[in-house]
Amino acid sequence: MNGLFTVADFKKKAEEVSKDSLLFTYFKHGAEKEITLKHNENIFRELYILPKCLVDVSNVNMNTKIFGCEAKWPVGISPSANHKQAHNDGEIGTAKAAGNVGSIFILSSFSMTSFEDVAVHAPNTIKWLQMYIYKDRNINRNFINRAEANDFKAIVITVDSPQFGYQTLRFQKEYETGKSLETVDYPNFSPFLENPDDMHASEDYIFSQTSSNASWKDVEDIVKMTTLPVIAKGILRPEDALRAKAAGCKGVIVSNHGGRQLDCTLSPLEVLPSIVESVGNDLVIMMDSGVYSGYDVFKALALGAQYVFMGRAVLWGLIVGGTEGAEKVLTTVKNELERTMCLSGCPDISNITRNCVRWRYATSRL
Ligand SMILES: Cc1cc2nc3c(=O)[nH]c(=O)nc-3n(C[C@H](O)[C@H](O)[C@H](O)COP(=O)(O)O)c2cc1C
Ligand SMILES: CCCCCCC(=O)C(=O)O
Repeated sequence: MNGLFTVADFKKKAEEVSKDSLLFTYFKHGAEKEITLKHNENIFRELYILPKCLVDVSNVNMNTKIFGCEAKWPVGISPSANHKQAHNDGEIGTAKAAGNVGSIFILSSFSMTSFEDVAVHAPNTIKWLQMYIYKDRNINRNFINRAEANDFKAIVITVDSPQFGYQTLRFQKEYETGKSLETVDYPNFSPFLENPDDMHASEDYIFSQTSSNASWKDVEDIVKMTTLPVIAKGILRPEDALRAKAAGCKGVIVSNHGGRQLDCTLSPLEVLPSIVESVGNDLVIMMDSGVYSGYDVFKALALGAQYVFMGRAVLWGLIVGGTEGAEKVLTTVKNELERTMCLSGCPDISNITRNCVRWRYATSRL
C-alpha cells in the first residue's frame, strides 16, 4: 500500500484491483442520475476554514465520548452490506480495523458475517448494530436480543429506505455485460428461512421483508424493547429529528445514505445546522455521506456534528488490502484531521465550532 496517500488514491487502486467488476459498481454507484452522490462530495468544497493563529497546538486531542464510550477520535464506519465481496477479511476485517484505530464500527444487518461471529472476532471494537424495520416485526426483536447478548452498544435503525434505491448505472452495466451481481448469503436472517442453505432464499427474503409502511410508532416499539440507545439513521429534516426524539431515540445520523436512496436530496453537511438548531443538546447528532478526508471531518464537526461516519472510503481500503487496508484509510483520515486541527488552531475537538468555517457563498444555506 506504499504510494497511497489519500482516500482518492485508495479508490483508484480499489478500482484497478476490482478490474471495474460489477462488484465495484455496486459499491461505487449512487441512485438514479447520481446528482446527490456528486453533490455530497462537492458541497464540502464550498465550505472553507478560517484558521486561528498562535494557539498552542503542541498537544492535539481528538478524544471524544459518545453514549458513555470513550472514542479515540470522532470518526467511525457507516454500516454497509457485503464486505466479504470486497475482501475475504469481510466484516471481521473492518471491525478489527475500527478497533485498532479507536473508531466505532456499525455492523449492517446485511453483513455476510453473522452478528455473533463479528462479536467473537472483534471483541475490542465498540460495535453498534444497524437494522431496518422489517415486515415481520419478530425479526426486529430477534436482532435486538442478539445485539444485547453480543455486547453491541447501540441500535441504529435506518429510516430512509421504504424500498431500496435504484442504481441505474449499475443496472445499465449489468445489461451491457449480460452479467449480474453475484448472489450472496446474509447469515443474520438464517433463523427465519425455511432452507438457510439456499443463497437465493436469503436475498429474496430480505427483499420480501422491506417494509414500506413502517412508521415512527415502529421506532417507538423498538426503543421499548431495549435498554440500548437507539439511533435513527437517514434524517435530513429538523422535524424528523424531533420525531426521532419523541419516539425515544437518543441520537440521529444525518445522512442521505451516500446518495444511494433518493436522488436530488440536499447533503447532510447543508442541513446539519438546522437540525442542530432544532434539537439542541437533546440528541447526539452524527452525520455521514461524502466524508473522504480529515478536512471533511473537521467541516462536519464545525457545523455541529458530534461524530462522523465514513462508508465507501473504508470499503476502498478493504478492497485494496483487507483489514490492513481499511485500517490504513482510517489512519490516513485521522492524520489529516490531526493536521487540520493543528494548522487551524484547534487543539481539542471542542474548539472546532461554527466560527471556524465559512460558506463560500453565504446565501441560501439552511
Ligand atoms: C456498498 C454500500 C452498502 C451499504 N449498505 C448499507 C446498509 O446495509 N445499511 C445502511 O443503513 N446503509 C448502508 N449504506 C449506506 C452507508 O451506511 C452510508 O450512509 C453511506 O455509505 C455514506 O456515504 P459515503 O459512502 O459517501 O461515506 C451502504 C453504502 C454502501 C456504499
Ligand atoms: C439485498 C441486499 C440489499 C442491501 C442494501 C444495502 C444498502 O443499503 C445499500 O445502499 O446498498
